Amino acid sequence: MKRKMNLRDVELQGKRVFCRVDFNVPMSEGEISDDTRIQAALPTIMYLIQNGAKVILASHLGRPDGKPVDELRLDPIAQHLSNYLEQPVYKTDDVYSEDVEKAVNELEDGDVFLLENVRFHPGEKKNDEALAKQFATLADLYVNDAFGAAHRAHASTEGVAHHLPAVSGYLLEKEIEVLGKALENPDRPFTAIIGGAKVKDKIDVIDHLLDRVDHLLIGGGLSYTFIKALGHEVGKSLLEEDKIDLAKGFIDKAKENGVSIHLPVDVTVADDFSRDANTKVVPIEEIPSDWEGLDIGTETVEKFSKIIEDSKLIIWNGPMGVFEYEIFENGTKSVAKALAETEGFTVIGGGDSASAVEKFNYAKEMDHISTGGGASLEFMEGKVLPGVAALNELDEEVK
Ligand SMILES: Nc1ncnc2c1ncn2[C@@H]1O[C@H](COP(=O)(O)OP(=O)(O)O)[C@@H](O)[C@H]1O
Ligand SMILES: O=C(OP(=O)(O)O)[C@H](O)COP(=O)(O)O
Repeated sequence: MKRKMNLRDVELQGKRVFCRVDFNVPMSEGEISDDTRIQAALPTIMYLIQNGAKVILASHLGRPDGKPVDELRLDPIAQHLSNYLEQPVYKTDDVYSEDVEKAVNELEDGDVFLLENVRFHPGEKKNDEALAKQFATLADLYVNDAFGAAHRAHASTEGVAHHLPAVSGYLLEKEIEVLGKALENPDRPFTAIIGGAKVKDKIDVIDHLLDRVDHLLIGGGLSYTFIKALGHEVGKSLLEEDKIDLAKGFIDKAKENGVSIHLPVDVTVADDFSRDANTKVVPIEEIPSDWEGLDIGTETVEKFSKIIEDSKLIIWNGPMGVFEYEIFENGTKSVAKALAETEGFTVIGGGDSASAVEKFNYAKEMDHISTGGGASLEFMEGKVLPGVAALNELDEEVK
């Protein structure tokens, strides 16, 4: 089998390197609230600096929809990175422009430059060929270390790789190695826990997981579409009306495949989406029409924890509730605790799940914390990630 080329396969001294990283970090009032993804990119960035490359970093932050949004500028990230690297991180306010070209041409070996949020440019998400070529003119080599965005075929994650020699960074390489090993021949029982709020992104993934896992635990905002599919009312909870039939189909498919789908049996509902809302735990059959479900309930926690304890391989993507607010953190915190205590191999995927594990001080107990939520799920489905597929292969056969 051929392998993807990595940083160690290429000459870096004096080269201009366009390095795509995933600095899509959680922000709160202009401050970085969790810098895991920045720290995870440091080995590659430092290796590039130490080997005399001129480093041009590119990342997205949030979903700005092809135009500049001041709150999503990367200036706080440049500052934060600069503190880690103990050297300046130069930055302009453009994704690509003559000024960017000029600034890049003035870089010395070992300098670091950060482009503006690439999603400010309408061509980024469209994987626009012209933008990909413009990115390529800035550099001699492309390094992809943005595992969290490797499932996106965008100009900076995929398109540019067709116009430059393209290799993986350390983070991308490590993620693929660890996740690949876990899935090649999964230890059983194999359990997947899915939650969070990106219902549209995650609901399709369930289909594929149903072909692989023994247990599927569903919590968080995602679960209400399933609860509705069972015929219960969900009040003001997050709901994807047009996915209800799909959810019904999944419940049937699970039965056919012998997979146990476990939905919440009770949920914490609130009369308001706020830190000081009134809350109560109710069975899923009794969600009041003007309340919304914002965490799994205590009985569900017990049920989920037992399954986690008995599993040999567990993957977790998406919090069980709005864990950012103390009154809705119990489900996520308890699932994190169960994962920390199980003897099974634990893989955490996703920005928010990873930051929850960090917040509740269980990070050290996990076997692998992936920096990609959607990316790790798609990888685990067996899908080819466009950001990985576009990288060059080494011309030698490896065992
Ligand atoms: N019941 C719920 N209703 C609304 N939002 C929820 C609910 N449960 C979890 N969330 C929110 O989901 C967000 C994380 O979702 P998502 O981005 O899909 O996860 P990840 O980043 O781990 O992939 C968190 O900010 C959390 O507050
Ligand atoms: O945060 C990310 O995805 P994740 O929440 O699935 O981990 C990545 O940076 C990709 O972002 P996107 O889902 O806006 O393309």
